Amino acid sequence: MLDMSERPDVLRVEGVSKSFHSGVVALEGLSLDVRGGDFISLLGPSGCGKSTALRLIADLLKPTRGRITWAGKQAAGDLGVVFQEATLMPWATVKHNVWLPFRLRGKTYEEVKDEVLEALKLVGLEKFQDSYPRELSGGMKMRVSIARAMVTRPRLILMDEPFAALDEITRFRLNNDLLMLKEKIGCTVVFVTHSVFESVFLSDRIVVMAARPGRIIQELIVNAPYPRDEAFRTSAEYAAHCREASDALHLAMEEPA
Ligand SMILES: Nc1ncnc2c1ncn2[C@@H]1O[C@H](COP(=O)(O)OP(=O)(O)OP(=O)(O)O)[C@@H](O)[C@H]1O
Repeated sequence: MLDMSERPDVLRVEGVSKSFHSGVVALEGLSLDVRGGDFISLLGPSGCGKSTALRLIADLLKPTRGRITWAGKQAAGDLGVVFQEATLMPWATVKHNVWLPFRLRGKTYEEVKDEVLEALKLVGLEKFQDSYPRELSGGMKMRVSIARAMVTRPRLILMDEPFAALDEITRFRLNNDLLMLKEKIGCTVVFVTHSVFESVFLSDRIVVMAARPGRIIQELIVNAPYPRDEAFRTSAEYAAHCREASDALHLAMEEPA
């Protein structure tokens, strides 16, 4: 595995705090370097500011203090976002949903058809390109949402508990497929989850957060090589990392308010 210090920076979060008008301090002093090829999970109890951190990185919120800087010049399409809900347009076909990020940049469907179909192929849905979201299962809708987030080949993909609403088997399958996709397109991911198991399976870095105020309390490295598969999921190494992450999460939940 590549030494993390050798990977190029994608984004730097420096001393970021976020308070809301309600007086809630959602995040305090968050610092994080995201490097090319990272799969980082933000793991923590409810209310520790995981979603707020993603929304700040996505520039949907402004920090109260601190700053977030992209390495190099940021271009349209550098960022892809996947939310817990697939948030598809119900009136549009699968392929037209995936076209959306290009459409917002003024590209016609014909201009980017190849990229759209390639993205659908990567998530295994090329046969459903003319279907409507209502015709798809929850897992398939999430695949469309992932295809839409990666169709522009962004430098960074943010995922906010994308599989939390899915049944366990579908979730495992999508975890496997997400790692396969990452290997194929070499993307960088920041992923929010409550699940120790999911964070260990997917990530090479797990950032454990505590609440009130939201902050990082520990960073764990999962140095198992990719690709990871069912053999990894049942290995002693996986179990040991899960124990370590679970201990860190318990500590996060015991931190005094
Ligand atoms: N727009 C807002 N206005 C006021 N308070 C907010 C807002 N958004 C989030 N908060 C508060 O900030 C804190 C962090 O919320 P956030 O949603 O980031 O946590 P989280 O770790 O993602 O939680 P969960 O795992 O439950 O989704 C919470 O106390 C929440 O109530």
